[in-house]
Amino acid sequence: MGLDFLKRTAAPKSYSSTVELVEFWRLKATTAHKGQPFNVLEDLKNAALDAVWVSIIGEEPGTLRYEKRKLEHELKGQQFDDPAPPGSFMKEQVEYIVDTIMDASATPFPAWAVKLEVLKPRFHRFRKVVTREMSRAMKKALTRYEGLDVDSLGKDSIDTCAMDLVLRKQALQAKKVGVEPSDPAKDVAMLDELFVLLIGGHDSTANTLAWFIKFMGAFPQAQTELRAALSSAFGPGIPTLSQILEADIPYLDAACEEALRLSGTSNGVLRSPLQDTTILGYPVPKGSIIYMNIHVNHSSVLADESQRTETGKAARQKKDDGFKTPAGRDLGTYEPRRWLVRDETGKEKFNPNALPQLAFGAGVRMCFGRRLAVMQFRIAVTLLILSFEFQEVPEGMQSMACIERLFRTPQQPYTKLRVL
Ligand code: HEM
Repeated sequence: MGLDFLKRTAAPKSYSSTVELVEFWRLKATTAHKGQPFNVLEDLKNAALDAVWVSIIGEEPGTLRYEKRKLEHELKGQQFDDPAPPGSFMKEQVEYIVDTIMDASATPFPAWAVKLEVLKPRFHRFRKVVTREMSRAMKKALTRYEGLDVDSLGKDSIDTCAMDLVLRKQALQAKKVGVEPSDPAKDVAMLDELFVLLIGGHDSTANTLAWFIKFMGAFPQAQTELRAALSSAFGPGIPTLSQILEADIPYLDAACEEALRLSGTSNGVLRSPLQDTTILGYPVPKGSIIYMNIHVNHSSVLADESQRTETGKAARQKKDDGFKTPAGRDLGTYEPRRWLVRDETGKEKFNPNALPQLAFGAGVRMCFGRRLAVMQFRIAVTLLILSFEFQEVPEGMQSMACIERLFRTPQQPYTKLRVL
């Protein structure tokens, strides 16, 4: 997904879903949870689902709006019987598949555990629901292209979401050769790809934001500095989307980078060599599964440099060893300043190479949604910090322990808000 495409399609949707989150939390912080800490994870998951679903599929699931209306009714003592929002089925299916992956990987034979699971009625129900909903959305998108000629279909400016990117090209190809476009609902690979995007882009963003909010409560000095940097760049009031995307605010870049580093939302990646190989002098047979820890929250283990390959040595020389610099100090604490340096004029600037950053993995399998995630994160951090002060929570809620699932989830995702 190119940056221009994301700015045009996904960014406005991320902005409006964060504005809805801010409005919902304003209501919570001034009524039901006034002066009281509350669990942020479910709301962040709803906001992330709203944003990613509309960015990928092009439809608004409305889960956060539904929760806000529910609370408004409760506060007025009114009965709430709105129908469940269109995206609610998705949450249930995502949770099922994430639990299945986790349960299978905790067994001694994960591949067999998965083979067994797909025979179960629950898996069939999952497939049926996902196929039905994705096909419906695809068919709806295709009807938009029906009356368009080849010229119009060739313009990517008509794409409104990631799914359009693919479907429009299929419709264009079919129009060029004068046949009906193939039924996308029968394309199992594409349905699966879309579903993977929804899983990958939902819990990951929500958990990273939950960690960020915890860091804000635990490291108030960084929170104050971040708000000061944002206020001085944007002035009073809430900035527009284009202001957020265009502004050059080194401390904001650093604050986002630091949250991605310390949260370690995805704390490992897997690789399997296609042939026998050697890594740092250790033989690794073809087909072995290698788990790499990508959570940079402590100094790296020293390796025997003489064992590096020539390409490994060359790659290493391109970057400073940040662990030996001030950037590498106290890696268990949230300190955005480790990502800042001064240029020759004394101006502060963001240094993305201060430390290795592997939050999105690396290489050809690097996170497909990285650009979207970074953009969403920047929007959310800006709007949240300018709207609320995240106060320290009581002692029993401060733990930085996590639950290891597909993503690292904070065990105590609590905050106490003061509306600004
Ligand atoms: C803060 C948010 C996110 C984090 C920390 C994150 C992290 C990761 C990591 C570590 C990987 C594995 C990379 C590797 O093996 O080298 C990955 C893969 C992936 N991510 Fe993300 N991700 C995030 C958001 C997203 C979003 C928003 C989307 C989609 C909209 C997404 C879609 C994917 C997909 C499809 C893959 C599999 C790529 C492949 O195997 O080729 N992610 N992500």
